[in-house]
Amino acid sequence: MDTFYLLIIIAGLVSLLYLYLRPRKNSSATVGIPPGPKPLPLIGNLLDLTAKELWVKATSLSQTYGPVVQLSVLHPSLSVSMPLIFLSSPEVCFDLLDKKGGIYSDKPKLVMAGELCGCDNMVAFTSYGAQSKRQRRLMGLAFSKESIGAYKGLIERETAGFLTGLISAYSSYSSSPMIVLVSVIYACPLSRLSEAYPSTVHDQFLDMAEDCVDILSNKIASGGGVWLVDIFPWLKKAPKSLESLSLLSFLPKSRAWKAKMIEFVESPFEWVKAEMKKGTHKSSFCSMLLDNSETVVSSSAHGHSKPKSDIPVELLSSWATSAPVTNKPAPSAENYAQFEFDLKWTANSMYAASGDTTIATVMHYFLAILEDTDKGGEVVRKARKELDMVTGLNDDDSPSVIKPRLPSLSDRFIDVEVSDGQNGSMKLKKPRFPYVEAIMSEVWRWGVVVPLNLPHRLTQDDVYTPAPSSSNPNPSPMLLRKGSLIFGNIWSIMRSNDLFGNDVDDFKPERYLLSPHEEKVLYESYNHPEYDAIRREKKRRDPRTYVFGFGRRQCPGQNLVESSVWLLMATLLSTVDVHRPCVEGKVVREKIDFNNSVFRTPDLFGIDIKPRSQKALEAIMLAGEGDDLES
Ligand code: HEM
Repeated sequence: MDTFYLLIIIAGLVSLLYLYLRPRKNSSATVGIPPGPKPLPLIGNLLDLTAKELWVKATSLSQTYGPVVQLSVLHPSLSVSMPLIFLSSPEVCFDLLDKKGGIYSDKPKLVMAGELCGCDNMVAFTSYGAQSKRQRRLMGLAFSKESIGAYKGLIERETAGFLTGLISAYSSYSSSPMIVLVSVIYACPLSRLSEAYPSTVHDQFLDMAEDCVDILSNKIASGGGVWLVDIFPWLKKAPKSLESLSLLSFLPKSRAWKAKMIEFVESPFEWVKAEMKKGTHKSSFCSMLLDNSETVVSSSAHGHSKPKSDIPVELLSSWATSAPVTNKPAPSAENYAQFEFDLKWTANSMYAASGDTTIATVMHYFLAILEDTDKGGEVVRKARKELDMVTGLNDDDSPSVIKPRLPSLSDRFIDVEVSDGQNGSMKLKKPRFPYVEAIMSEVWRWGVVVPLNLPHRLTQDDVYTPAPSSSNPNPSPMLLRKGSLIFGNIWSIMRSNDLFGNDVDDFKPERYLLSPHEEKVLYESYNHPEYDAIRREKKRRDPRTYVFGFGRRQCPGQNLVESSVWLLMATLLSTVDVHRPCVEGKVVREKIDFNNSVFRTPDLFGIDIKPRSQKALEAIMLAGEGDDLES
């Protein structure tokens, strides 16, 4: 072992010993810390922290210790220790992350991911404050329920393209569900629609994006994203001459990764600006906001305020300040630079945050359908019974009444008018395919894409007493320490017997189907005495209430995925059969592992996909326009 390495270890141990022997200040002597396994001297609960599927461990700890469990990185008596607090019931998640959002919405300050690798301006890493609010407002503009309709055509085109790629062997890049999202954000340098641009531009951005998402989720965030330098920040100042030591190998790595991340932020954004200058751009999240912000900025100088898109000027001007939209001054020319800065980081964050989540969701869908196929294909059969009525894609031997086509987003809901039993009424959207909706809900629940949420950081000491329960009728108050990382254990909520019954490990869409009575109450009379109770219970048992996180950091991409994932699932259910692969006549049944420590992404597995029928193949090809039927 070389001398520097040894010195660092000795210095570290001496300082730990000093800090260990020096008691930390406790702001409340009478209130205990949250329960959990006993921390060991110095290392605390490090041995309890598994890198793989920590959510399973956290769930089993909650069965022993209750819905608030604390593990400590290093012994809690050390001032450098870091408490990790796992919240495992809906009630405690809402009590803390939502109702006390003012102090539970910050993000951990990770030296490696943030300062050294240059990710500190990505939305998921930004401290809670003016910048995170501005960035989230930008996303709110683009992905509010009202704005999503604007992407309808794009989502439909790209979904058809995805299907064509999936059943053809020729195209690898067009067969990623992320393409839909990238199109929305940058208008296509990475997508099928970019065929109009030179392939070098396309290849360059695509390679860069894949490389950076891989660096972010599999390198920077591997092992939960906490590096030695996050615990001992002084390591970042080690002299360059010592970087060949393995202990300090993170330093050259971080420089290389930072350069790539910065390029990933800058170049697609600069590309959009250059296209706009030439007048050759297509509408996207970036171009739409750039276009309109200029109008807003110049309108404040020249006294006109006609926006170039349908987005109201008051909303566009709201990016500049973090107060509510009303009574807001239009952004001045001086803060235009800040606007661009926020916009390019927001665009990049959306791409970075959507990759793993969307791919994992689609993989969970395929895993569920494989299990269904093993059991005889009842789930797919029930879904097709609903969808075929609208798409005309029933099996080849039965003639269609309607011209066969893929499902579209406009098929999803029927407008109904609900009477209050007197003179009033209310317009509601009623799902046209309740079983397909139930499949989507079950994919969210069964798969649990982000099982421990993304960590929030508590910004001040907080005393909390959970509500009494049958297992703990007299809960004691507990002190949650400032600086603790708070994990909403979405996995444990999605496996709760209280919410979902005893068969929580099974994929069972039926658990969401409304009874005829509930359906009648919800869609025929909102004045019914049971209306509120039925709605509340439906929401309580809806996985969407939990899987997109909590409070002020809740996922801003939810409305977008709700549309894009629904269409993808409806289209896959309508058109393709999915089987386990067969090698030399034997069905391959793979053991599925989940090795990513942040996202519950299955390791790669094989599937055999083919069009359900000639009719389905033709509908896919027709929608994919121009794609070669032969391939
Ligand atoms: C496919 C399904 C997706 C799931 C299950 C999902 C889930 C989540 C969760 C659990 C969080 C953490 C929320 C919290 O801290 O309380 C989150 C944050 C975030 N998501 Fe998603 N997400 C998905 C897709 C997307 C998409 C498509 C986008 C962008 C277009 C997106 C953008 C973001 C961003 C920017 C954040 C950070 C928000 C912040 O820290 O303020 N997500 N997401």
